[in-house]
Amino acid sequence: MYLSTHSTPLEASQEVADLIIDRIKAFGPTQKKKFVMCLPTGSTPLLVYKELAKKCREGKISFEHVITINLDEYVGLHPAHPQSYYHFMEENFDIPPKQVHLLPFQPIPPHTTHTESCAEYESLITSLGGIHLLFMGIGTNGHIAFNEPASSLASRTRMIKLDQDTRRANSRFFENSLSNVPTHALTMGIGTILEAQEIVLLALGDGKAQAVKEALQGGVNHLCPASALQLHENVIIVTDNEASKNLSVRTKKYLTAQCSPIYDDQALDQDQDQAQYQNREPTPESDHNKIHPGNSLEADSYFTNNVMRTDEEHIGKSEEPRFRPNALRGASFDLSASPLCPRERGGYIDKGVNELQISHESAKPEDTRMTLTLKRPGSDSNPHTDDNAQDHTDTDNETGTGTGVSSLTGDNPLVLGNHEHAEVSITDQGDRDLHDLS
Ligand SMILES: O=P(O)(O)OC[C@H]1O[C@](O)(CO)[C@@H](O)[C@@H]1O
Repeated sequence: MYLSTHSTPLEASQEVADLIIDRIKAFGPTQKKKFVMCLPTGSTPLLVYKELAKKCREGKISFEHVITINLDEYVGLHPAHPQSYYHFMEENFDIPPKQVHLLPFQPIPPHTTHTESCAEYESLITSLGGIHLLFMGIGTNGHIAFNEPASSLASRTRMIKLDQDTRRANSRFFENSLSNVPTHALTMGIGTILEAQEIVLLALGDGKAQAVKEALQGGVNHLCPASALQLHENVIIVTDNEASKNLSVRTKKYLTAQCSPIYDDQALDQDQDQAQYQNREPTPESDHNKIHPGNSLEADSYFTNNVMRTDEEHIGKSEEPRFRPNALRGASFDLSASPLCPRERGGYIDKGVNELQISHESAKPEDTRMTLTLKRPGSDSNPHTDDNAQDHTDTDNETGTGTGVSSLTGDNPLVLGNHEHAEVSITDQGDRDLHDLS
């Protein structure tokens, strides 16, 4: 499982859209070899679908040989109903109807029961050769598709009674009237979902923060169906900051640092960025598995004159003239050689360019205090220290025995916003620079 957090819903959605495009292109679908993609409805995927439509208009992607399968459908809601998922797909995903597959709102003859329709949906997935990429959202109660809490983690496509929480949450689509929300739905099962080759889950907004926490930080538990994703080996969770705000620094650290094969290319990109900045040859491609976030991207690379630079100029040129949100995330730095901080083993950059959260492991000398200072553009002579400086300091006591992970930024990460240039320095109480190894 890999976690990717972004400052805004738009950035998060763009990452998902880029990922979908990337996977379709890498697969190279043809008339004979279709790419099978599973899609969600609801409010979460809307920006992704807009972005995909835009890229399609620009000719950057084609869905000609893509087959879509939907995760779920309300029982009894006619396709012409504006809230039926059939209608939703027609409105939001521009692809010929013959390439789109949905669960039927009522059994289609010769079937007479929903159970038969669901069995046929399972057969359809099998006959298509399985799902290559499954994109989905998460319910406020942790549901995935319409697998409500207490669904079997091995469940298959079936009819389900909707949880009151879900019906209440979705009543916003039904003129805020709970009685208008269908009571039942057909949903792909959790077992079915877990058979997809790759899964990307998008969570946006603070309404999803608790569900995201339970799914990623708690154990696998049928009361949080999304936690079943921990059992899948190829999952990316993409969130905005609001949706990931309840995750501990430790959870974020491990989930963003994990060496995931699907991110090897990104790691390679990061190395190339870094190499450009360091004016050295990139690591040979054969070694790229060794370059993964949290392991070998050392922050020294980003420090010049004791200042960590986050502007594009210093990170390296990207194809598009914009920040690369992932450029710094996952980098680790080693302070072990510092005479001022001999027991400090290292730190970790937990966020992307627009938001930095730096955590460190192990104990530090008692007189050491680490401070994050944010300098804004044009303020070099008078650096802006964050008003809540106390929130951005860490004392030795905070780590207790020194085996845990703590964050320089406390619970509130330092938000750099959209500044074009930001600098972060780490100093001790006497303003000596902890990163000065000389
Ligand atoms: O994106 P929303 O509208 O918050 O809904 C959450 C989830 O619940 C569903 O509507 C139920 O399937 C999903 O489509 C969606 O991912």
